[in-house]
Amino acid sequence: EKGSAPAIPVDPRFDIAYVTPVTIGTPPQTLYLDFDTGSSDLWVFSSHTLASQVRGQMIYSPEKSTTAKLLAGHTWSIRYGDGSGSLGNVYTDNFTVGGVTVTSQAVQTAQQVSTSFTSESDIHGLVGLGFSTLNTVYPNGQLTFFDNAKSQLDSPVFTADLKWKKEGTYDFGFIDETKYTGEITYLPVQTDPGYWTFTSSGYAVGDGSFNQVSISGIADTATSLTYLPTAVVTSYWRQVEGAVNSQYYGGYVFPCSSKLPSFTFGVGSANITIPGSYINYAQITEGSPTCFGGLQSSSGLGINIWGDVALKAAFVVFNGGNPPTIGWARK
Ligand SMILES: O=C([C@@H]1CCCNC1)N1CCCCC1
Repeated sequence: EKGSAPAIPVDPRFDIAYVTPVTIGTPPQTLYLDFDTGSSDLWVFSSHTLASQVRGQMIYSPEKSTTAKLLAGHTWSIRYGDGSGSLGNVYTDNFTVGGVTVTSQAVQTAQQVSTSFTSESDIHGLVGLGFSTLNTVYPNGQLTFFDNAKSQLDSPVFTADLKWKKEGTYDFGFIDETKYTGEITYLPVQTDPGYWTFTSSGYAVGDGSFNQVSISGIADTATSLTYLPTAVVTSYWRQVEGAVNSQYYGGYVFPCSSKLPSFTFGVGSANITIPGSYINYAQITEGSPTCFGGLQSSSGLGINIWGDVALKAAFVVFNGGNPPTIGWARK
């Protein structure tokens, strides 16, 4: 089997996140979910979510699905690195993405969600595509959609072709050669503790020389920006007149009129170039002449994160084979 589904930017002004339509249950209920390679819970807004915490999201109602089964005695609770979170109970039901169906997928129904989820009406939940070891369901951890689907896929892979301010795709079970140029460079993945962790071979700012330095980090499709070591990030923003690291705004801001340099990162002996335009993330407030950078320091996180600002510059293969690897290609 193989499948393909759109990755739709949540906001046409800036790529804060991408959502993908899925159907759950019988008859099928459609929700738009944020596919997240940085976590491993599949959770949805539901008929169980506190009414005060639902604001326009589509919901999954297990009581309206003839194939839904409560996973008795199981609960979940997740806290994301940005402080957001959700919790609830668990059903199994049919779950379909781009024509690939997993029967009896663990669908975690939210009873509570934090304010940042309530305020994002276009995101109806998350589909964790990290390693199942990260799943928070208690007392028995559940498998991700990808882990459940893997055996029925033509090839045990999924790919991300995210785009700048445009609709991209997630493909399951195959590699679409029309989506990239040149070769795919595969790197080893450290699967402990459960992220798609790989090591980049270095970086260059604009047309500058390449700095060979190992940068270990995770590929996270549900993190908007890219967070790298302070030394890397300061060398980038040093090239932008008027850029400052603002305590007030919590990161590098710069004059929106700036022409930003590109940022190139190494993947083995190859490399990926992020156009400067992708690093001009957004105005700090509507109409402001000050913009927020898409490349920020990871020093507060304790981990480097290659988020959407980097991923959308590449075609990325998440290979769930044995051993797992991650593939990068220019496009
Ligand atoms: O919570 C997250 C991210 C948040 C954004 C969505 N993806 C998961 N983690 C990844 C980085 C390390 C800490 C955990």
